[in-house]
Amino acid sequence: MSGTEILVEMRHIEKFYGRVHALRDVNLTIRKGEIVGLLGDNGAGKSTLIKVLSGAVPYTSGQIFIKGREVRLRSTNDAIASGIETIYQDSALVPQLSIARNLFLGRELRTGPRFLDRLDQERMNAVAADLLKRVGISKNIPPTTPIGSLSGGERQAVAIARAMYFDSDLIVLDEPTNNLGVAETQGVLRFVREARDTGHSCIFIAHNIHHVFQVVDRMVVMRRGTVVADDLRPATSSIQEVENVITGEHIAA
Ligand SMILES: Nc1ncnc2c1ncn2[C@@H]1O[C@H](COP(=O)(O)OP(=O)(O)OP(=O)(O)O)[C@@H](O)[C@H]1O
Repeated sequence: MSGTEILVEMRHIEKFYGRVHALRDVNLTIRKGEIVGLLGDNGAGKSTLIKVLSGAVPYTSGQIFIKGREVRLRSTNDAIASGIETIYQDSALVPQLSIARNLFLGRELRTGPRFLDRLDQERMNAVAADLLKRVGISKNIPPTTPIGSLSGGERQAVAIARAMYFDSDLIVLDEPTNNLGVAETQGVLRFVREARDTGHSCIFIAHNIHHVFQVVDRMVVMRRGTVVADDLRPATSSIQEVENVITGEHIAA
């Protein structure tokens, strides 16, 4: 369940790409253990917003607070150090490397004395096997399997498992169900719930509003660079109502 403790707070965020005003006075709060769906038409500013939050794109002005402390996110490493892990559509995994190596990419476990150390392949494989079991894709898939032979949904699962293992507070997903089949989509939505149930917060962009409704606690809608609604909930709003907010038809009505 979503608590009341505030994890991330973005205040008055502005972003210009040259003369394009992509984010206009964006305010967004994400609580601990909350799944937030980010919705909006093409060009509304969703990708820019999550890129700002993941340190991939610099913001022009505004403030970001994490657990009450102001942070300046200048790179994805800054964001990771602040507990924000982003999973992009391509999952940023290396197809030739095994599941285990991908899980520990850039943060490999090592063994042996300093200077003579080597990768602790055995321990990485054991941790990976355990994580695969936890996210439910362990069936006949050993941790030594190259990522390249997994399906799109399974790759998303590995990326989410990585964020869970490194205990990121916030998992940012860029269209996690894009290009996935029905069963795979259900799998990814299950991982998102599992991440939430183990205390992580998630924010994700999804174009398919039906997927969003199945999993989110709250929906935030952007239009032309601004947040136009930030407290729509599947329990109290219909899909039609949310669609009207996305297109702006609720204003005309
Ligand atoms: N690198 C860039 N340089 C210049 N303008 C950009 C850049 N990236 C995005 N924009 C512009 O910023 C605005 C917001 O784009 P953004 O990609 O954040 O929207 P979006 O809601 O994610 O859209 P989509 O659903 O189509 O991905 C758009 O007008 C877009 O053309």
